Amino acid sequence: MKICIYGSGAIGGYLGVRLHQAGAEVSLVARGAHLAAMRENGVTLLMGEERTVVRPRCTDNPADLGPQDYVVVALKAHSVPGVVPAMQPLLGDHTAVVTAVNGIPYWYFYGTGGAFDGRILETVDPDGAQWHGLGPQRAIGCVVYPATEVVEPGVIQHVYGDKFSLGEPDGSRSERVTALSQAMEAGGLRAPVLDRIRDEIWLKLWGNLCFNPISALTHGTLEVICGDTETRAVAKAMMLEAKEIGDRLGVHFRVDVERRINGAAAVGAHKTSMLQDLERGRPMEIDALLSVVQEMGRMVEVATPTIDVVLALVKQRGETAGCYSRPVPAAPAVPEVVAAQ
Ligand SMILES: NC(=O)C1=CN([C@@H]2O[C@H](COP(=O)(O)OP(=O)(O)OC[C@H]3O[C@@H](n4cnc5c(N)ncnc54)[C@H](OP(=O)(O)O)[C@@H]3O)[C@@H](O)[C@H]2O)C=CC1
Ligand SMILES: CC(C)(CO)C(=O)C(=O)O
Repeated sequence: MKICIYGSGAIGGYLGVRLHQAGAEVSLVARGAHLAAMRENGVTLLMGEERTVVRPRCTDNPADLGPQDYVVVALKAHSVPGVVPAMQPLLGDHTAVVTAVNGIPYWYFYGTGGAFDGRILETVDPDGAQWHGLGPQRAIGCVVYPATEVVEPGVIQHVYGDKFSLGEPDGSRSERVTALSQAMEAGGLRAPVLDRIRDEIWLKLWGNLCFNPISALTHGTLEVICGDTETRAVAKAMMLEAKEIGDRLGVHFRVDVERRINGAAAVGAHKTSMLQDLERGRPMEIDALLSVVQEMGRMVEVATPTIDVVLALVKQRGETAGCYSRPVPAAPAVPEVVAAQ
């Protein structure tokens, strides 16, 4: 089984180590000092007292690797559209693309039926670069639950969790999703195949869409945000707006909002990834976690007043810190009447 992990940082590196240990032919696409260290010293995974070093193929040139059975995209959401051209040599006739990225994926409305079937989400997939360049038919959904970190180039620290939920957009138990799940389980991960992967995407997103921007604005940990009645109320208001949108799109939320907030509180004094990105001066995943919910709200005509306010504030926070830039809208065509004047 040939698997390329595109974006082998914290999550991709962890997954790559486990799949390599399971005997898959794993290639890691990475860059910079992290790539150099992995090439020189192998990929190190620190997990409790355990230190594992493996030596999969590592490159910054996907063209060296050729067509794969699976390409696991483990980049930050905003990095994906830009690498679609470079991914082309990895894509054969039967290559599956596994989206191990937080937020709503580009393929969300593939095969959903109804009014939005085939809809491209501009906030996550501007101009449909992923829809057209990767193809929604290749997609396997993946919800990432573990927390991991690149603590130094080439070294990944596991923090908690081992579950990567998988699912075909049409809910089928295809050969490709079953085989991937088995390979991941052979590597010691939990990889359940779900028949309603979109429900699970929303459940994860439900937390990310409120805790991440609130933390970036307040610098509060999950414990602080959930424990303070006022920020907890803001989070709850955002979640209820999102739930109304999800409900209209046929999503089933298997826990209620209070239980979801209590689950996040139990994680404790943890800084969300968006706060970590802000503190480190790295691009923030705002569009795939928030702008897309606003976009979907407009599609189903659900007002999102709290999400709108928090989104406006966190975009500006990101911009002033140099960690976010608004997608540039395509230039409007010049109306003929103006052009003629
Ligand atoms: N880390 C975590 O605990 C969790 C992460 N997630 C989600 O998983 C996804 C991946 O996150 P995470 O692993 O933390 O992110 P990382 O930034 O650690 O990993 C992405 C890697 O891809 C590299 N990269 C970016 N662009 C390119 C490129 N053009 N060519 C080659 N390599 C490239 C990055 O390099 P560089 O650093 O130079 O940009 C980085 O090493 C995100 O959507 C995140 O929200 C979900 C749950 C938990
Ligand atoms: C910690 C948690 C669960 C917050 O929503 C997360 O997924 C993140 O930091 O991105």
